Amino acid sequence: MNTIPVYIISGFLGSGKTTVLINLLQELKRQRKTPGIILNELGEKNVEKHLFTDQQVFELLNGCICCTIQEDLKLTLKEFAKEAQVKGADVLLIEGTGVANPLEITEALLSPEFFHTYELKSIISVIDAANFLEYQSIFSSSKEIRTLLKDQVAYASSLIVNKTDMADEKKRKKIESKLQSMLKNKQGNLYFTSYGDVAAEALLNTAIPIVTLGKNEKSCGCPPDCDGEHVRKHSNHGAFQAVKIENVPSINQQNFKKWLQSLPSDIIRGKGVVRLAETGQLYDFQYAGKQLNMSKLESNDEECVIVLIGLQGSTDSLRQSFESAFL
Ligand SMILES: Nc1nc2c(ncn2[C@@H]2O[C@H](COP(=O)(O)OP(=O)(O)OP(=O)(O)O)[C@@H](O)[C@H]2O)c(=O)[nH]1
Repeated sequence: MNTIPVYIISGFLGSGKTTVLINLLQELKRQRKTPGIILNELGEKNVEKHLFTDQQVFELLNGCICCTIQEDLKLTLKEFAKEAQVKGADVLLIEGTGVANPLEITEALLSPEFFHTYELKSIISVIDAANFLEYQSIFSSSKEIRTLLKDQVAYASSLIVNKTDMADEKKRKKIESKLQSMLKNKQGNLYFTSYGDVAAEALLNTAIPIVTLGKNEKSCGCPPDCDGEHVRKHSNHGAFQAVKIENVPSINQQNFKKWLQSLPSDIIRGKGVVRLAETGQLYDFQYAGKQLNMSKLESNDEECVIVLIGLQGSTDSLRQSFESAFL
């Protein structure tokens, strides 16, 4: 059996990973490929399923690939390999949560049991140009999050600096020099984009070697006998939490926007499905970098649900705040 090429799409919360993923899918379809996707969400429900209607989607919910559900990722990879034989899927895209460390996804893929099944082609990391520098200072006191932000850049084979429509020339230059100093793979490509509009063909075809580790090293840089526990303990995001609000009543768009923008600044991301009181219709909403985007859904029978992602602790009062604003 031929190995299945795998692309990992990494990047912080709301940077544009799904947007890039959708562009890649279009290109793969144009190339008459049959892609499969593994989507990982922090919450217990994937509120973006409607974005992928005709793909084989495997979901990993309620945790981040790189720690709590690493074993589940391995099971999913096995399942995907079986399905791929039946349905002919010939490429796999893995989108981690915004707080996933790409190194640890890589580690699962490179484990001996998958050596003959998968071929890791590339780690594509997406950077949010509008907020990247701000996140460095918002999270400057958290070593875990600084490490996460650094690793998402450092191990990329392609780096997409997205949301350039929201960053002026001066900011872009600043980001570029910061990124150059962080990149371990100096041959990696750097793209500046808006809405992930990068030449997907180049992204898929450019055979950039991913940063390879020494033969006797684990991805954490330790000798082979390391069990990686210290990475799981401190490399990421115990600090992040997803809060789900269910049974959301019909909502007025302006009030909803005001409420989202009034939330503490460490609530980095919101997404879900709401019904607007103005039209009675269902909308997908995406809240990232203090911006709210809504798009009408075809279907009219999705469950209305809001998922908010932010630092632990700051999320405790969210339901209460929601209730006093809308119930
Ligand atoms: N202004 C602007 N908005 C963008 C751009 N790219 C994506 N967005 C919007 O930003 C929001 C988040 O984009 P996603 O692609 O869902 O981001 P993500 O990285 O998958 O987010 P997570 O689910 O948190 O991991 C959506 O509303 C997008 O439409 C861009 O280049 N410019």
